[in-house]
Amino acid sequence: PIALQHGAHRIGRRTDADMEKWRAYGLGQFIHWGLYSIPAGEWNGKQYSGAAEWLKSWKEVSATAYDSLMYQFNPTKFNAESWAETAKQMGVKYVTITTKHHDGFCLWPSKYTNFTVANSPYKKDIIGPLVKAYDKRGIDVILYFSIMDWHNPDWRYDIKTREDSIAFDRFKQFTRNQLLELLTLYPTAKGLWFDGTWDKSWVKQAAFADSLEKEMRAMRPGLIIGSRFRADEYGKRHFDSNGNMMGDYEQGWERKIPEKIADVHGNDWDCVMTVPENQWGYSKVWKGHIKTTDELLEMLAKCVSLDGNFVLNFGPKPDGTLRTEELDLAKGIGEWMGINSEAIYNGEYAGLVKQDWGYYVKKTGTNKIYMLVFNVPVSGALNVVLPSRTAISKVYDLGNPGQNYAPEEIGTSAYFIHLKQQTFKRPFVIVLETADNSKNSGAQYQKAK
Ligand SMILES: COc1ccc([C@@H]2N[C@@H](C)[C@@H](O)[C@H]2O)cc1
Repeated sequence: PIALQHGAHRIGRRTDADMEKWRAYGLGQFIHWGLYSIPAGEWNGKQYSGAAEWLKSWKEVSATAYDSLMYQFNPTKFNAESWAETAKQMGVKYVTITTKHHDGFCLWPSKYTNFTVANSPYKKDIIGPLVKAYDKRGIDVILYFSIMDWHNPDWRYDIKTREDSIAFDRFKQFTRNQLLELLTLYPTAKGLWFDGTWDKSWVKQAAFADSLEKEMRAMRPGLIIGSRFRADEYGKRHFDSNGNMMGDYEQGWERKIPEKIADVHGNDWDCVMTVPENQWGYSKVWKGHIKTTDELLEMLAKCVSLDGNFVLNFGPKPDGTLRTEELDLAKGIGEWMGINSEAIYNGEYAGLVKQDWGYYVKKTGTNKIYMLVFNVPVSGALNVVLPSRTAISKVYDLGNPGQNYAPEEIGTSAYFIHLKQQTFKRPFVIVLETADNSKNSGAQYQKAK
């Protein structure tokens, strides 16, 4: 391995209680809200082709005109309690909220810039009430922060001249000030979700970013910071020059999900996902495919079955209300979670051969394995292959505990679970309680005749 000063400072997963709690979340919510929510992807009557929260980067939009949106920010219907209640009903265990996106507008009254809610008609802090409302419901808060800041005149995409270097040094202090300010104002925040860290200017700041990360962790022991925050001294991001992940979990899964367990390299990770193809902030027009409740539930199941968390994005409207499509999804997911959340919370990779009917999730620290069924075979028989010398001691339908199954043994530690009915309206969960029968307690179920 290469000697690194600013690469990964830990090999393998964090094992402390804060991270174990993060690992167990299963389901999260992302909230993208800011000035971009007002134009919602439209400018001078024309639709921006990109993501609505990137509108300011459109050549048709002057920065001055965009920044004056601050004087229109007045979400009269904003109610942190109702957002948090929607999230509670949905069954999320953590929420990631944009404090400042790339446009530089701060949803908290930062004292390091005027470009904040304090100077909008709304005047009041948005982040504080949200943290309070979510904490009250036992939903942990992670603060999203974009390093790239299109409003700050000291931001640079790269550092080519002495002037760049002087300006960017000011920008680094501004960034440090804002991050320490957020950790001071919102001490219950469990982590920081960094974005806007790909440009050369920041990638060249390995030493600064490393010391800032250390300073934040010292200030807030247990703080959770992902792999996207900093680069190593050779400019490597997410994974350092020795291939070791930097930060506490992998942040590469944005709008994509790993296919197999080998893809996650034993790291913690979460997948952040949009409802439409690619819109994070509120957008008037949702192009392409809009994901359904069942699609999102299958993504959730797949993430948890591969040792990750699934974080669904909400883009609230400028008036502070949530859009109907998102409220409907929150309700649909919440109904399913109301019955099946036992298969999601504290779930981990079960280490079993993946079958076509769906996904296995193992309950951390137990011998309970959940079968999250999305595709019932025409045979009605769910194939289960366990490690040798593992017997099944009990099988039942999580949503209908009275419904037991007697698996048919069709081979060495291989079983068929014959479903009682052919059609299912919703994804469902079957619970397998396994026993290590290496003490040869004798197979519980008859061999196939
Ligand atoms: C260079 O491509 C992107 C794509 C999306 C992003 C941002 N990350 C997501 C979590 C959203 O905040 C999106 O604006 C940034 C850069």
